[in-house]
Amino acid sequence: MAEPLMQLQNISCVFKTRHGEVVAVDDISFDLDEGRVLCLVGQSGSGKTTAARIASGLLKPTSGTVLFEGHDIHAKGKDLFTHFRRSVQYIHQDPYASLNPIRDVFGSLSAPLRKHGLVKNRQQAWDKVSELLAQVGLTPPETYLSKFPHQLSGGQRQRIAVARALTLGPRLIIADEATSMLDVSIRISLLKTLTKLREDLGVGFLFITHDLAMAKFFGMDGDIAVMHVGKIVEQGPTQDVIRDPQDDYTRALLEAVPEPDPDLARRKRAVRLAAAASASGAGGSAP
Ligand SMILES: Nc1ncnc2c1ncn2[C@@H]1O[C@H](COP(=O)(O)OP(=O)(O)OP(=O)(O)O)[C@@H](O)[C@H]1O
Repeated sequence: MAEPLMQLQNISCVFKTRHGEVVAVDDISFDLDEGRVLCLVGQSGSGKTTAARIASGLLKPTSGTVLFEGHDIHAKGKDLFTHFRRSVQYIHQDPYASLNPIRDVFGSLSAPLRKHGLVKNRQQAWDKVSELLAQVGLTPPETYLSKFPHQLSGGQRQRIAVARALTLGPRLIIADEATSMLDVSIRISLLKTLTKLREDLGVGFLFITHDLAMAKFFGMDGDIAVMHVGKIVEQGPTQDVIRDPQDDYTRALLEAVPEPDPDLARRKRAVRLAAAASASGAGGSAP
């Protein structure tokens, strides 16, 4: 079997604060295969961002190992880390975090291409940036090339951030609540674009979200890991975890997901009420 693209092995992260130690991540492990999606789901404060930052190499864990293509990313040797940095890209919740406000779109997207010698001249940069914009659904590209971040809508800005993440041909994108600041219809449209990038480019995703509905939408054919107070309480294929959750916390998260179909919502409610009634003995046979 092929080696996983990324492996987190027994990762813990403890922050020392004025009020004592905070265990943000507590002995978590997961594998992510080439071109696959793993959704890391949990409520605010469960440790998702800390885990994502560790997976991206932005933060060193207190203990445990991060392997990329089978190599420890923190082992000595600059070449490996440079390769890792190009191969793994991070998309933040707020696109302003990755876009320079005083650079236009062409400037923001061509800078990494030039820095890494992927284009030789302005024309090549122009063509490559136009191609990237088309890939993220910003067409015609000429409309966007000379725009500055503040001249774009939130959804367009996040698409530019995705295009920027694609500049170096990554194998894995870590999307940290990348769609949660957007309105629902814009969010769905961006998720469809990300799905297409997975299909067309074979890029894998570590998709961080507090919203299980988003994980269902984006990661239905992938895996899910549910985080609660720093630990992964349940993980497996998304379909299995959603159909038959084993952990109480996962069940609670699932129940909190709104059901868009009112008929189905009514039926689910009826099943829940019946289960609660039978658990409390109401309607059942007397002991
Ligand atoms: N640099 C830090 N110093 C101290 N504590 C931190 C630091 N970063 C995170 N924490 C704490 O670690 C815990 C996990 O935080 P983290 O941001 O990873 O969770 P999260 O699931 O991503 O939540 P959110 O979605 O709200 O960002 C929280 O209790 C948080 O306050």
